[in-house]
Amino acid sequence: MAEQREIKENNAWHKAVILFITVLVITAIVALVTTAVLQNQPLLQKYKYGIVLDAGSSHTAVYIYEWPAEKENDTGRVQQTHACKVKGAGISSYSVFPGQAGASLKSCMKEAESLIPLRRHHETPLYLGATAGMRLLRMENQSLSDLVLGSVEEALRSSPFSYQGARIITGQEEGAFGWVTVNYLSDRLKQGSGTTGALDLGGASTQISFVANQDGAEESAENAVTFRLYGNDYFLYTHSFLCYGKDQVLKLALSQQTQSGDSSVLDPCFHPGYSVDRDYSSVYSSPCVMTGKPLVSRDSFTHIGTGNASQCQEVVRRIFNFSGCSFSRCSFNGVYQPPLQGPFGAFSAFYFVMNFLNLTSDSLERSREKLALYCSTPWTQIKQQHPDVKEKYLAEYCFSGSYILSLLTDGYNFTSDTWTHITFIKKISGSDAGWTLGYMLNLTNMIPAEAPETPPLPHAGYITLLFFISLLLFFFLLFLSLRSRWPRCNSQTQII
Ligand SMILES: O=c1[nH]cnc2c1ncn2[C@@H]1O[C@H](COP(=O)(O)OP(=O)(O)O)[C@@H](O)[C@H]1O
Ligand SMILES: [Ca+2]
Repeated sequence: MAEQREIKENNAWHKAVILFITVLVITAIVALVTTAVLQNQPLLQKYKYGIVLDAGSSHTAVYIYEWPAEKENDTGRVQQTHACKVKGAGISSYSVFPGQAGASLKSCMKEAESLIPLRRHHETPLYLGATAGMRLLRMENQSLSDLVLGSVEEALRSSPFSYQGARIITGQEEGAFGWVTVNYLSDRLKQGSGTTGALDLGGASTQISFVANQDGAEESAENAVTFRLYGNDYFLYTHSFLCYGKDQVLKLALSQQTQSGDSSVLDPCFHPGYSVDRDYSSVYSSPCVMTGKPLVSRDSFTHIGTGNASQCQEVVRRIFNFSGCSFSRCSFNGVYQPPLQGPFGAFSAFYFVMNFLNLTSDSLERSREKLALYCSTPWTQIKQQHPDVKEKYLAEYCFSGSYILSLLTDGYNFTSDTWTHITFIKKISGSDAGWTLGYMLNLTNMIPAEAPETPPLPHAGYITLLFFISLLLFFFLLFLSLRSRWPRCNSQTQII
């Protein structure tokens, strides 16, 4: 009897110990998991926001970016969550009624207010950068350009966000920040691996930027930009060609073709059957067009398409000046350009046009053939095939495609071999390729000069480790509870 009581007491004691250890271990697991999860990733993800307005020559777009709070310095974490296209033309077109430029931004700014949580409004930086359209307006009339900027500034100041300024960015900034965006989004900066060059085609200017040999900086300092990002030095070649955006280039081409003063112009860069009356002022009012309107009493000419790709190539080539290079090598118009290096991402109108023409993955030769066929297609047929495409865009794709091929080959010196190094892109990991993201990252100091300290394990690593530790503890407990039964069975057998 005494023996049985002793066994019972032993069992009770055993159970109490097991229960105590179980509670202890479960509490430890819960505490461990909670701490790890909370430290590595807040359970309730808190985001911060930034807004950049891209006031381009053809239109303005409002980009909203977000990133997890307290993780600003981690590459590849800032991403675009929304883009709002402002209705109407670019802000430079408001030079007649400058006061209305600011009002045009209102609906997109209201959209931003509804998308960004209220408590973040006051701390959300808001920038506006204007590009080539405003550069041209400033060249024509500085006071009008100031009035337009003043109007957008007033509208943005009245928003609940943290307004950081509206300015005309330089062509160099536009090129360099486009390069930062592309390389940031493709995670190339933090990896310190090879970088991608950036090709941006707008309506009024075009930019080329790529990492080049440092010697180039001595040849042409105005084309050199240096960055120290995540502990790596980058020597960037960048150039922005004002007036070489596709809309201004069309004006240049038309000015050359209308010089004779004939009432109609036969244009090989437009489809056969295309015929439109155009005012001379639509061509000659731009500061990019240096020649004056032909001396005729008429105000307009008839623009007639003939759809001939090889003749179109000649028309387009005449826009470039290939003589007078005072450097070791030039692209065109006497602008220094070092040898092309590495892969390139071509975005904005490069993408819109090449994507429409279905030329994003063809060889240079095949692209020329396909474009020639497209240009020779009658205008009525083109309109029938694309009833939903804006007629202005549709009419100009043959011209724009021819210009792009000429700019990349005759202008920048891409060859049949290096053509394959170009990727036509719109977005990278959900964010638009363009200068805006790089601009914001730079102004908010979100890319540190030195590489940030990396934790010994990534978040996923901690979770995996915890999972295995928990699994181990679970089996340990299971083993203990099973073991607690074995001796009881044994002792009972012994008694019997
Ligand atoms: O869907 C499209 N198809 C063809 N061209 C487009 C499309 N969307 C925008 N574009 C063109 O892309 C260009 C964008 O230029 P942007 O307004 O950024 O000028 P900028 O960079 O020279 O200041 C304009 O020529 C515009 O017409
Ligand atoms: Ca642009």
